[in-house]
Amino acid sequence: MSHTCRYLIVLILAILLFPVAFGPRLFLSSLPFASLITRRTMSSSSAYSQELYIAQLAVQRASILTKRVFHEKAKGTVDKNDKSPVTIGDFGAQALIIAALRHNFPDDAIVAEEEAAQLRTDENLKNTIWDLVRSTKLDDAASEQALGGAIRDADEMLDLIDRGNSTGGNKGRIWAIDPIDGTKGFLRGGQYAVCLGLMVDGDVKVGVLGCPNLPVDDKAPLTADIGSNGTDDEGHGVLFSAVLGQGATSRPLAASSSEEGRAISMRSIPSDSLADATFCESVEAGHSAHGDQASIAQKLGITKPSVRMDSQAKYGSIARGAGDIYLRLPVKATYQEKIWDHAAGDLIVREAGGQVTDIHGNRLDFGIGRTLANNKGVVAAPAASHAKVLAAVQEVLNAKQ
Ligand SMILES: Nc1ncnc2c1ncn2[C@@H]1O[C@H](COP(=O)(O)O)[C@@H](O)[C@H]1OP(=O)(O)O
Ligand SMILES: [Mg+2]
Ligand SMILES: [Mg+2]
Ligand SMILES: [Mg+2]
Repeated sequence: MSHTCRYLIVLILAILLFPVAFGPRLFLSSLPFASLITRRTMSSSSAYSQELYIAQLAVQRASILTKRVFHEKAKGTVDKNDKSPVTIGDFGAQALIIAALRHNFPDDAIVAEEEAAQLRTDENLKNTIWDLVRSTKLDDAASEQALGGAIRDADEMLDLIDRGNSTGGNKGRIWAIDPIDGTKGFLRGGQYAVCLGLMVDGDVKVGVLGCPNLPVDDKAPLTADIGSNGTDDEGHGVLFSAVLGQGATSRPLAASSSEEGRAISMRSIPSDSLADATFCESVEAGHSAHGDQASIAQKLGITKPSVRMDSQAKYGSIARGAGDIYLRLPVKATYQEKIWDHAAGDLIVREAGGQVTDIHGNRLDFGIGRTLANNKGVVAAPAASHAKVLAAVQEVLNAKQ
C-alpha cells in the first residue's frame, strides 16, 4: 500500500471516529436539526440540571399547598373574617419555595411577590398559614429530603417569606417567585400558576410553571376558563419547564421527578395565514386592553374569539401549541409589569420556538430590578409570525395617538 493510500485511510477513519471520540452531542450540534435533538435530551448532566430538578420539586410541593387552600376554602373551613384564603395560599407557597431554594442554593438572591409584615401582626393568620406549611409535603420521602424537609417553626417561616426581598438586578443568580399568579383565577376555580424562574446576570436560565387546573393533555383544546371549573382530578395539573438552550417540556404536575418531560413546541403557522390562529389574553379587563387586542386580532384576520384565562397559564398554553398568540397590551401607561409575572413564561415560550417582546419589539429586560420598567406590554407569538403580529400591534396603537 502506497504512502498516500495509507494517509487517506487514516484520514477517513479519523473523520468517521470523530463523533464517537468527542461525544455525540458535539457531532449532533453541528447538524441543522440540532435544536430538535437537544430539546429532547434535557438530561441530568446538562447545565442547570440541579436547579431545574429542585425548581420542579419546589413548584410541585407549593402547588399541593395551593390546592389544599382551594379545597378547604370551598368546604368553608376558612373563617369569613379571616384574611382571604388566597393570601394564605400565597404566603404558604412562597415560604415552601424559598425554604427549598435556601436549602439547596443558600447564596442565591430571591425576588418574590409577598412579604411577611402582615403576618407578624396577625397571630391568627400566621398560625393558619403555619398549619398548612408544616403539613404540606411531597409524597416521596427522597424528594422531600432533597428540598431540605420541614421548616423549623412559624418564626422561621416568616423569615423565609421575607428572604424574597431582593431588589433584583443584572448581577449574579436571582430567583423570581410568584407563589400564586392569577389570584382571581385561583379564587374562581379557573387558571392560576405557581411560578419560579432563575436569572443569571439578568438572563432567565431556568423557568418552571405549575398549572394545577390546566389539562395534562398537551393537545387538549384551549378553552376559556373563567368559571368554577377548576378541578385537580386525574386529567388536570401540568408542570411546564425550560432551560435556556435545552428546549421546553411538560409533564403531569403529579408525576414523580424521575418521569421525563415531553418536549413541547409552539404550533408553526405561516405568517400569511394567521386566520386560524388562537390568541389568548387576561380575563381581567384591568390587566390588559381587551379592545386594542380585539382590533389587533381583526387586523391579523383572526376569526376565532380570544381565549381568556388568568395567569402565566397563557404562556404555557401557547408554548405547547394549544394556542398561538398571547397579547398583553397596557391599560395604564404607568403600570410596570413584575418580573415574577413573566420570567418563567418568557423562557418557556422562547424555548418552545416562540418570540416574546414588549409592544416596541424589545425583549423583556429582567435585569433592572423587581419590575420590567424598561418594557411596556407583552407580545408573544411563534417566532416566524412575531414580526407580523408586532406590526399589527403597532398599527393599532399608533392609530390611537
Ligand atoms: N393594572 C395591571 N396591569 C397588568 N397586570 C396587572 C395589573 N394589576 C395587577 N396585575 C397583575 O396581573 C397578574 C395576573 O395577570 P393575568 O391578568 O394574566 O391573570 C397578576 O400578577 C397581577 O398582579 P398581582 O399579583 O399583584 O395581583
Ligand atoms: Mg402574578
Ligand atoms: Mg401572585
Ligand atoms: Mg398578587
